[in-house]
Amino acid sequence: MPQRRRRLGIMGGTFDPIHHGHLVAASEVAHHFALDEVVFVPTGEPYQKRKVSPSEDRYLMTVVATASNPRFKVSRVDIDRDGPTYTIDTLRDMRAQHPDAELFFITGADAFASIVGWKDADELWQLAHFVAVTRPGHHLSISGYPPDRVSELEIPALAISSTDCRARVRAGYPVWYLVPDGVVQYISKHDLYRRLTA
Ligand SMILES: Nc1ncnc2c1ncn2[C@@H]1O[C@H](COP(=O)(O)OP(=O)(O)OP(=O)(O)O)[C@@H](O)[C@H]1O
Ligand SMILES: O=C(O)c1ccc[n+]([C@@H]2O[C@H](COP(=O)([O-])O)[C@@H](O)[C@H]2O)c1
Repeated sequence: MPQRRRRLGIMGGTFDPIHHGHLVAASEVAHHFALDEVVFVPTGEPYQKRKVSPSEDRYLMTVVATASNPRFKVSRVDIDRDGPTYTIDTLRDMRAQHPDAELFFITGADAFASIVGWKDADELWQLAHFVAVTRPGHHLSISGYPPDRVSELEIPALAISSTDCRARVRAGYPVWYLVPDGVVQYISKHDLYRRLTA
């Protein structure tokens, strides 16, 4: 009997900080698509975003947030590559590391809406199946994309964003239960977001 190919999810993000919206998205896609593992890939230089926190802080928060789930892993491929982070490179690196796996790239509705502007957008579909998940405040449409390579998935609505988490910390409001407990403590211990402007 032919062996089932390993199914690997890839959750790319700036994770500044990682929050429960990211974790629920990964968990829901893992369940729906019977993924064996989800690899969280913090961006190195997210060239379309404003100044972000040091990549080591974002990487370590992602490790802390995912540590309790045996099917969640974290990869350094994007933060260890010099220059702007492009998903085409992420997917090529992941393909090289997992030559036999089926790859599923997970995005929220807002990220998916901007995908036509990503580097080498036309080639992305050859490297992975894309799963776009719903996100409060963002319209999701996958029409016009290759139907066998792109899926949409409705997930529980969590109106949480990293921008809002940073703003709350700066203003002295709690982020308990918006981000995992260990991430609350990491933010406090490393004094993140108190002086950022966005
Ligand atoms: N609450 C959420 N529900 C569903 N998807 C989400 C949610 N938050 C983020 N995502 C998705 O997770 C991925 C990584 O997001 P990112 O790290 O940029 O977080 P963010 O909250 O959008 O950050 P920021 O507010 O700084 O832009 C993107 O594909 C994004 O669409
Ligand atoms: O490839 C690109 O050109 C590209 C442009 C913007 C974002 N992305 C990827 O989209 C994912 C979510 O990005 P962000 O900025 O919403 O955290 C992350 O994996 C990014 O590397 C990719």
